[in-house]
Amino acid sequence: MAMEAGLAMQTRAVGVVGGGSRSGALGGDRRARAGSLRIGGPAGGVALRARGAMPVAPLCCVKTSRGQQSLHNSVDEALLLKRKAEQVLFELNGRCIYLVGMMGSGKSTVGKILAEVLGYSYFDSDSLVEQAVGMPSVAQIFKVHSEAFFRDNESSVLRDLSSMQRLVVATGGGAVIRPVNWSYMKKGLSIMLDVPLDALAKRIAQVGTASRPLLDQPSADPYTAAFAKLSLLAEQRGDAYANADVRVSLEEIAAKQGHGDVSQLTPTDIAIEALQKIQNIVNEHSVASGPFEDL
Ligand SMILES: Nc1ncnc2c1ncn2[C@@H]1O[C@H](COP(=O)(O)OP(=O)(O)O)[C@@H](O)[C@H]1O
Ligand SMILES: O=C(O)C1=C[C@@H](OP(=O)(O)O)[C@@H](O)[C@H](O)C1
Repeated sequence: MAMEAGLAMQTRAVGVVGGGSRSGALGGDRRARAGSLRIGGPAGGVALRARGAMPVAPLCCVKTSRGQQSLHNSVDEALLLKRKAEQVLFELNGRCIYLVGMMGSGKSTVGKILAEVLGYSYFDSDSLVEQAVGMPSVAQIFKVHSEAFFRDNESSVLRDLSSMQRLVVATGGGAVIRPVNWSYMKKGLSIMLDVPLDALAKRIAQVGTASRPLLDQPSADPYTAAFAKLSLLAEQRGDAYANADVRVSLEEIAAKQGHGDVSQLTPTDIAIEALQKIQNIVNEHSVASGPFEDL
C-alpha cells in the first residue's frame, strides 16, 4: 500500500488519541525493517494508533480536581487557544510542526492539543518506530536490537513524515542528535519545549522509567537517577536542541503569568505560547523576506 494512503488511515485514528502508554496497535506484517516505515499492511493497511487510547480532552474547561492535571485553567484559556490556532493555521500554510525536547518535556501532551486545535493529524515518532519494527515498546527495541537500530528507524520515520503536510509530530527526545533528522524536520517548523530538569525528573519519577530505556537504571530513588541522567543528556544535546526554530520556555511562561514555578502551568498554557511563538517567527520572516513558502 502506498505510504500516503496508509498514513492517511493512521491519521484519522491517531488524531484523537492520547494517553501515556507507549504501545501502538500493530497490524499486518510485523517484520522489523530498519530504514523503512511500513504503515500499511499487505492486506490493504490498517488503522494504526499512536500511544495509548485515551481521547484528548475536548476544548472546553476541564475542572481541576485535587491532584489531577487539567488541560485548561478556564473557558477563557480554551477560547484563547482556539483563537490563536485559527490565526496561526492560515499562516502555517499546511506546514508540519515538530516538537522536540527532552524526555518528559510534554511533546506528546502538547502535541495532541496543537493537532486538535489546528485540525492537524498527530503522530508520535516513537510509536511509528514501534509499529515499523513490530515491537510493542521502545524499551524492547533497545533491548532486543540496539539504540543504533532504533535511531536508524527513527530517521526513516522522520524522513517519511517529512513528505507530508498538516502533521504535528512529537519526536523522541534524542531525535535531535542526528543532523540528517534536522534536514527532515526543517521542512516544517520545529518547537523545542524547554522544561527545567527538576520538573522533568519529577514528572518522570511519577510515571516511572520503564518506557524510557535511557533512564531506566536500578535505583532506590527514581527522581535522583532521572535528574542525573537528564542533566547529562541536556548537556550533550544542548546545541542540537538549539537548532529548533522556536523555543518555548516554561520558566518564561511561568514568569509572565506570575507563577513561582512551572508546575502551575497547564499544557494549554504551553500550547498557547507555542502558537504565539510560531506566529511571531512566521510574521518576522514574512516581513523580512516575503512569502512563507521560503521559511
Ligand atoms: N504541563 C505539564 N504539567 C505537568 N505534567 C505534564 C505536563 N505536560 C506533560 N506532563 C506529564 O509529563 C509526563 C511526560 O509527558 P509527555 O507528553 O509524555 O512527554 P514527552 O512526550 O516529551 O516524553 C506525562 O506523564 C504527562 O502527563
Ligand atoms: O531522549 C531519548 O534519547 C529518547 C527519548 C524517548 O522519547 P520521549 O522523549 O518521547 O520520551 C525515546 O525516543 C527513546 O527512549 C530515547
